[in-house]
Amino acid sequence: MIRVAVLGATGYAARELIALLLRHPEVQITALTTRQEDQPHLGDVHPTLRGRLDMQLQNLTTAEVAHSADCIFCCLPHAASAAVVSELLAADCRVVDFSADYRLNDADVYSQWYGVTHPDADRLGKVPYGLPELYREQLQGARLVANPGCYPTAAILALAPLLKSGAISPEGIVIDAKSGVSGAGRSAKAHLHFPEANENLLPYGVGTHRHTPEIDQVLSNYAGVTTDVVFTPHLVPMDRGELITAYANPGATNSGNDGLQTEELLAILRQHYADEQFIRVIEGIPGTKSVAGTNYCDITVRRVRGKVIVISAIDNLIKGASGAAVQNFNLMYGFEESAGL
Ligand SMILES: NC(=O)C1=CN([C@@H]2O[C@H](COP(=O)(O)OP(=O)(O)OC[C@H]3O[C@@H](n4cnc5c(N)ncnc54)[C@H](OP(=O)(O)O)[C@@H]3O)[C@@H](O)[C@H]2O)C=CC1
Ligand SMILES: CC(=O)N[C@@H](CCC(=O)OP(=O)(O)O)C(=O)O
Repeated sequence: MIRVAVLGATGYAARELIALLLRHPEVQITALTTRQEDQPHLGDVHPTLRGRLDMQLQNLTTAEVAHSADCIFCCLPHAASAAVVSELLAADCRVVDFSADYRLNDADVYSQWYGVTHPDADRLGKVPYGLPELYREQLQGARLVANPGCYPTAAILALAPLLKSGAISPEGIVIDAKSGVSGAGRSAKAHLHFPEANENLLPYGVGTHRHTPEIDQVLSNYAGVTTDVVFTPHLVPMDRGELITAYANPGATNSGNDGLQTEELLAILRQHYADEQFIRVIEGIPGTKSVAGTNYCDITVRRVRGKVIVISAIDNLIKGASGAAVQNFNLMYGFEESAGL
């Protein structure tokens, strides 16, 4: 049994994570943390978990967390996470970090997009990026994993195989993305209030969203090219779910009107993901309901006039966060990759 602690246990990602961990055969949850002093009961914080684990959340020091657990799932916001993670690693814990703090390789790029100086910059570039479908070997046995952002997960899984095969060009990729409101976390913000978010479809972070460099970094490194994606997220009045529609120009192996057509593009995706149990390459159109509450990513592709259109859907809280974290945890410890999922 691996003793596991969840930091930031009052949040949405933690709620989904705890639900998954409770059915993991190799996990014992030993600590749940909050900054609150009054030690709320898990069932009161997350009513969906009532009766499933009799445990209170506690305001613990990093040393207390390290003492109570072997592996820590750090569900804290970016910038708050890295300082804690570096102490946990020094105390010989393993960590799955949900935040963006270890995803980017370059401290200057981090400062530019996150507006703060990285507190553990020396570690950047040495932490495996938690997309098993692309980086499984690096994740096996890892002591720290940078769990990906939700939008990057959907975008990269859709685009990476087509980019690597040359079916799409690295130049001119446009990613239109949509997310349910839980993607923004549980803390109150004006644009997330019911009268603001309900019945509203709201683009945000246009040209400035911090997932842009994350998507570029991973796509470029994986495919051995340089991308410069245009990424526009939208807030959709749904609880959960995420869908991306990406538009790309045909690549070197796909030029002219007699270039690769839909069936051939689908075949590239099918071949790439043939052994992946959580990726479903489908002929139909992905939708958020088809993946809700699951660790699946559904993907399709079409050749439309001069463009290639790739569509993917995930549950932002599962494949976009907690499900990916459990998948990574399984690789870190050599468990069945689908355990708990
Ligand atoms: N929601 C999603 O779809 C996704 C989220 N993520 C990432 O997962 C992590 C958790 O996200 P999510 O659950 O949505 O966020 P929430 O805001 O719902 O939860 C985060 C929790 O962290 C605690 N917290 C907040 N600020 C601080 C701080 N400065 N220092 C210490 N603790 C703090 C809070 O708990 P308390 O007040 O009780 O201390 C809060 O409940 C984030 O890094 C997020 O970016 C990644 C992919 C998708
Ligand atoms: C709807 C919404 O607000 N979504 C979040 C992304 C959630 C996520 O993936 O967050 P991290 O990269 O910070 O881990 C956002 O756009 O900021």
